[in-house]
Amino acid sequence: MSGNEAQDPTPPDVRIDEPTPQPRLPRTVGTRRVMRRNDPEGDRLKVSVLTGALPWLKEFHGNVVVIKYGGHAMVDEECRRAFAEDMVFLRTCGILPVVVHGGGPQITEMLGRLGIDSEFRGGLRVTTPETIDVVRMVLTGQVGPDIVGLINQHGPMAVHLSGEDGGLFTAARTQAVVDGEPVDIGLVGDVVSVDATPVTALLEVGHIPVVASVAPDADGVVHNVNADTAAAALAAALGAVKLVVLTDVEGLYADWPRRDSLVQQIDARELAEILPHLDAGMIPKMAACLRAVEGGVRRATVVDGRTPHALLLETFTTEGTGTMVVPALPTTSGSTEEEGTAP
Ligand SMILES: Nc1ncnc2c1ncn2[C@@H]1O[C@H](COP(=O)(O)OP(=O)(O)O)[C@@H](O)[C@H]1O
Ligand SMILES: CC(=O)N[C@@H](CCC(=O)OP(=O)(O)O)C(=O)O
Repeated sequence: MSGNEAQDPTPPDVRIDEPTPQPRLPRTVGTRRVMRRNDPEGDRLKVSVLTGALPWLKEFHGNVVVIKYGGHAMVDEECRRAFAEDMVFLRTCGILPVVVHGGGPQITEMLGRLGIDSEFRGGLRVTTPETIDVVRMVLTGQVGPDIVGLINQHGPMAVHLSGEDGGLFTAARTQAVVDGEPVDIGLVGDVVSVDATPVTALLEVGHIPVVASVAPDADGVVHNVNADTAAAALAAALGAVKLVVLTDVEGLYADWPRRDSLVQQIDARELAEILPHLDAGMIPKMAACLRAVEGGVRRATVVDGRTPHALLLETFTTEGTGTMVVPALPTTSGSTEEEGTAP
């Protein structure tokens, strides 16, 4: 380049005078579009999957579905991306997903890094004033924003809030039950009231609320709330049609850990009977499903979050997946019967 030539400020790879690449359009013959069909069998399958989903799309359209996203279901990158796609899929279909997230393993990891031991009693974390600071920091400063970021790769849909925001949850200190006995576990709360306004306001303007399970008590003291419990309370308060709990196991095993004892469907009465006999990890989860259906949610399902798109499989197929908890319905004879799985 001579010294007199004006220097082109545009770097060569983004020169504006180069032709803009055009999207490939289908070839046309007269007025008919000619599409290349490489896989007619695959195309037929796609159509049959879409039409098969129609009854559920109709049932859930315009309704709230609460998804509890457990910390153990968040570890695999492919599953995390699939989870975000599923949320966007539901929202795009006119269903109103609300995410309540956990982060137990992530909290345990951070506590470990800080040299603080983790202890669980009856499936709940023993929470000291020092622990609650870490719980709050990890859920609202790390896990929640990570989920929002994943969803928002598809567009600015997700907004994070915690049970502290806008008066969403009020907690009351609770105890764990160990061998039938109540045990004090510190700053652990149950949700005693829900003001769902902050969540409904976000839904009304097209957002996907993503909620962390920390909540103040009536005096403003922040408590650690199990995320299954928080999800159930929110699902009932929102009048959700469904609660889906994503975890790291295929569902509820009647005889844990015998793999042939997976329960496909159980009604609220049967679940209440077996609940006191379950292992610690499963107690808050199944208690939450029971609370949801007793609170008016039509179905609560525990699904394996390690399977990509397990949520869509559960929501839009007749066979479903995981364990479904349904209300115990009175029959004309006065006994109870289970609700069917199809809408
Ligand atoms: N009866 C049971 N059926 C299924 N899982 C059980 C059962 N009893 C105990 N578990 C354990 O509970 C775990 C799920 O609880 P948890 O680890 O608290 O999940 P999350 O982090 O998703 O909330 C399973 O990975 C399994 O090891
Ligand atoms: C009281 C209590 O146990 N709180 C939980 C809150 C997070 C949670 O529930 O996370 P998961 O859903 O991933 O288990 C905890 O501190 O681990």
